[in-house]
Amino acid sequence: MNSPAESTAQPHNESTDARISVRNLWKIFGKNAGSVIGTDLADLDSETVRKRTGATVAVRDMSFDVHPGETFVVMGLSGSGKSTLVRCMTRLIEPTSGTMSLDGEDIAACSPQRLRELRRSRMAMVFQHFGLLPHRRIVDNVAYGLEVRGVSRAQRYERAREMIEMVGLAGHEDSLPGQLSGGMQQRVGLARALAVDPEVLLFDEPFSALDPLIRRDMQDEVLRLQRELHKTAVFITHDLSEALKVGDRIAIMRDGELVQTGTPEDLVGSPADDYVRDFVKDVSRTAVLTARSLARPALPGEAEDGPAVPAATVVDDIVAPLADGTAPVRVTGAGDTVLGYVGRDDVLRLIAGDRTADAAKAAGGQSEPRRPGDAPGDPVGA
Ligand SMILES: Nc1ncnc2c1ncn2[C@@H]1O[C@H](COP(=O)(O)OP(=O)(O)OP(=O)(O)O)[C@@H](O)[C@H]1O
Repeated sequence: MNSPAESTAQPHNESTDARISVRNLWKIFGKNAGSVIGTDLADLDSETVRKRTGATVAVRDMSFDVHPGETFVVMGLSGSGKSTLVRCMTRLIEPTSGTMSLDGEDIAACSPQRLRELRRSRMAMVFQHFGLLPHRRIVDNVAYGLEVRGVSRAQRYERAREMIEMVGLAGHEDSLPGQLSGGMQQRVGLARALAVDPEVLLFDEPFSALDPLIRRDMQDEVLRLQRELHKTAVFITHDLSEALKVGDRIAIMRDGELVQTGTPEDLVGSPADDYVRDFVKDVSRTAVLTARSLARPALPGEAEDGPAVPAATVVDDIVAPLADGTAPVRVTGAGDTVLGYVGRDDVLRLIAGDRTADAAKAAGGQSEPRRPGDAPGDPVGA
């Protein structure tokens, strides 16, 4: 069994600043599920376990934290266990073993009644298939979660109308779901989830069924809402560009296991293994890597008065200031402290690295072995 590479170091004890903590979570489907954990079978790959026992290991010993206000993406190919994971987190599927807690409260140990309360008020899900009530108006659909919670009619309709406006559907309150497009129905799904003001939003491939342009709009909508509302979100997708766009951190799953957890920049700049490297190979690194990752000390005799750029600026966006002069840009952090410098050569070296990899790919070979300066954090020009 591989141990997950964690670009962001995470201890496996309960983290105090985590909104969600998952520890050693397993889900094994099938009659012989109980015969795997704690035995030698647990160390075998899922296919061998299935052949020997008939049981399917869908989630294997996963541990991670999600921090307040963070959008945590879980990404992997079909069948890697993403949906099972997110359903275990709300106990729509009972995990085989492990713990998951919400603000320190152990969800695995909750009574059925407490679980219902949590699902109604603290966690809301947005699914691929919108799950709207077809004969109820949009405003009724959005108010539904509040109705179940016993909120008064006037209050729940006021809140529902606010949420409908927030997701850009004002004027459609009295429509039926079937009268709206897929993208609009998914906006209703978002409004319905937000109406109960949950601490945690769980998105299970919410935009997979939408056309690419509508999908992009919806991703923008999630980003906008996250900027305004700062919800903690777990977002499942099998689409890397979606993961890179909406995720503060991304966990990559393979065969039920966590392979790497990190920021988009961690994954693109330092993939943990060939599986992750293969996922990110077509991503333009200059669109994801930031000035921070290229920053290095000033070189002897180098001008130190170039334009300042914030550390989070992507490399694509420092090309113009570099082109305007010869001095390297100054990479600044909190309080305008200078974290380091990035010059034209550093950017060219990054672009050249991408080109070399592309050429090797086109020739059907492997890319060049990694050299210092190819990866974020490596000293450049040293
Ligand atoms: N109810 C079930 N009974 C038996 N096996 C299941 C069940 N649900 C899922 N599995 C198996 O568990 C594994 C993980 O499935 P899961 O649906 O979680 O993957 P996924 O990454 O969400 O895939 P997709 O993107 O296709 O939805 C697969 O091998 C699947 O066949």
